[in-house]
Amino acid sequence: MKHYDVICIGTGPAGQKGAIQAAKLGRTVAVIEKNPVVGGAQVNTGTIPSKALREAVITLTGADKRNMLGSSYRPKKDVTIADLVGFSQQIIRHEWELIGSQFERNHVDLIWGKAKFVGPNEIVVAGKDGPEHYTADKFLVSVGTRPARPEHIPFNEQTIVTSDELLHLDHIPRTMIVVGGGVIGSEYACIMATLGVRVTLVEGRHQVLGFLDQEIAGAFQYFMRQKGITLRLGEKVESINEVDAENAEVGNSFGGRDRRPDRLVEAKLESGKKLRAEVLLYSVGRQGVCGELGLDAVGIEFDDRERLNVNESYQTNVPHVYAAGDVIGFPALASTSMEQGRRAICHALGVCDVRNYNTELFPYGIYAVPEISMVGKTEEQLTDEGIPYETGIAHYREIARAKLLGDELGMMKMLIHQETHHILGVHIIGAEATELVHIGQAVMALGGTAEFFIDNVFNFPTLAECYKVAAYNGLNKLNHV
Ligand SMILES: Cc1cc2nc3c(=O)[nH]c(=O)nc-3n(C[C@H](O)[C@H](O)[C@H](O)COP(=O)(O)OP(=O)(O)OC[C@H]3O[C@@H](n4cnc5c(N)ncnc54)[C@H](O)[C@@H]3O)c2cc1C
Ligand SMILES: NC(=O)c1ccc[n+]([C@@H]2O[C@H](COP(=O)([O-])OP(=O)(O)OC[C@H]3O[C@@H](n4cnc5c(N)ncnc54)[C@H](O)[C@@H]3O)[C@@H](O)[C@H]2O)c1
Repeated sequence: MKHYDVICIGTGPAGQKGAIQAAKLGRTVAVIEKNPVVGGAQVNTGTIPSKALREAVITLTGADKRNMLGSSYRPKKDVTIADLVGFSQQIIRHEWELIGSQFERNHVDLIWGKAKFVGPNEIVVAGKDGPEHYTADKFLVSVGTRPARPEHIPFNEQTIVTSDELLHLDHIPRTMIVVGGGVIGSEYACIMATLGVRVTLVEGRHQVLGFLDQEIAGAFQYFMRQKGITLRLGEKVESINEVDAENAEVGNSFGGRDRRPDRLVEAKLESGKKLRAEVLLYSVGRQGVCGELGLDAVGIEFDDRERLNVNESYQTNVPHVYAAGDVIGFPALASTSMEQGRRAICHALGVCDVRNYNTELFPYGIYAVPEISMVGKTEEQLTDEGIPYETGIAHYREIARAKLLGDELGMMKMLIHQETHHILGVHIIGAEATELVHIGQAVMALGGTAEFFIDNVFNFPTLAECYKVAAYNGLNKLNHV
């Protein structure tokens, strides 16, 4: 039976970075993967495929250039599912190769098969050549999550799907219902609407992306409606079924002729409304997979959503077994998962000088159309906490670079402490928001004030100019000028 210093279970971002970190510290390390490919949700079903689809849709439809080139601008007339899949597959293959070569270069053993604990320091891996046993001193459980699939929803992989199967549709539907206005539902609703699909989004709360600053969320909902998305807010889906539809030839949004499918999906809402569409995306959260890991053999408990509790060093209640990534819950992002995996392994291997990081400065990046990003507090949080602030606003229409990029609707809002002028939050909706936010994050992490943006020269023309404009705007308000 082979023994390792460290075994990481799962090759998503948490497992990848944990394994490489262990190897960099000179330890023997294996990483186990049950799927036939590496990368987890990050590469195969989540982050990368959805972002690749977004880029392909925006590029092929010319959606980002219409402000400059006219509303009829369309670089490719008939965008097909093959165009979109081809683009995504190219990026995904590149990621597989990259991760594989990183493991190889760092002498990380990649073992294929489903891992299960059979003892505190022993796992069995069910691979294609039968079960193999391995032991290790330390374990990192980085098995991720899967989409929630309640029993009463008749998922069929074709018309009633989760985000995993959406990527395998064999055609672009004309109509789509999205259940859940969280990050997944909002991103895909925007991507599909940009493609010309008529989307209805149903969200149980009265706002999509409830964690956003209200002003940004309001602007986002306005943009979604402008895109033709019907928002059914404060509405819950009661049941979902396939129903017969009348056959008919109908025009599609690209000027071609399509045959309407024989069956449609019908979602009944608690309010009595009935919605019908060709495809329904069910995106109301994700669910852990710990039930399959044999954790009772180690004495580790998991919660009712099959997620693990860990301490601030990512240790479970059994100290030599660590957990990181989506399996430990919030914030469940690729960005945070990779850093958690690395930190868990540093602690496991006694590298205790990894400095604490500021969880309050995690940025959020929503790759909707338009992009949204935030770091720090929202106006609502600051008000609740009694922290006095002023807002500094920059509208993209005042920024030369935004004009060059064809985005005149975006905005940045900077929240500035009324007395100290420290930056308390940055909220952006518009082109490159997910990149731009990191300037604000850096200034906040280093304790900077709004004056930083006034006192330093930025490249011109850049979107970074938003920071200057927002700082002037906020400080002028504070100085009554
Ligand atoms: C549609 C979508 C879009 C997203 N977009 C973003 C984004 O833009 N930005 C962002 O930061 N995050 C995004 N996320 C979230 C991100 O994908 C996850 O947070 C991240 O992948 C979690 O990493 P992980 O390592 O914890 O798990 P995962 O990536 O889920 O990987 C877990 C791996 O463990 C393997 N595994 C499970 N059980 C076993 C077992 N018993 N034996 C062996 N292997 C096992 C799985 O096969 C899988 O490969 C998105 C998610 C989705 C679904
Ligand atoms: N850009 C990114 O960072 C990114 C992108 C996609 C996904 N993710 C991650 O993936 C995870 C899962 O995302 P998600 O969007 O599936 O989950 P979520 O929990 O973020 O959102 C689910 C939404 O569905 C709503 N809902 C629940 N039941 C409902 C019902 N019956 N009818 C109508 N609405 C209902 C909830 O109110 C909630 O707003 C998140 O943790 C997120 O961090 C991140």
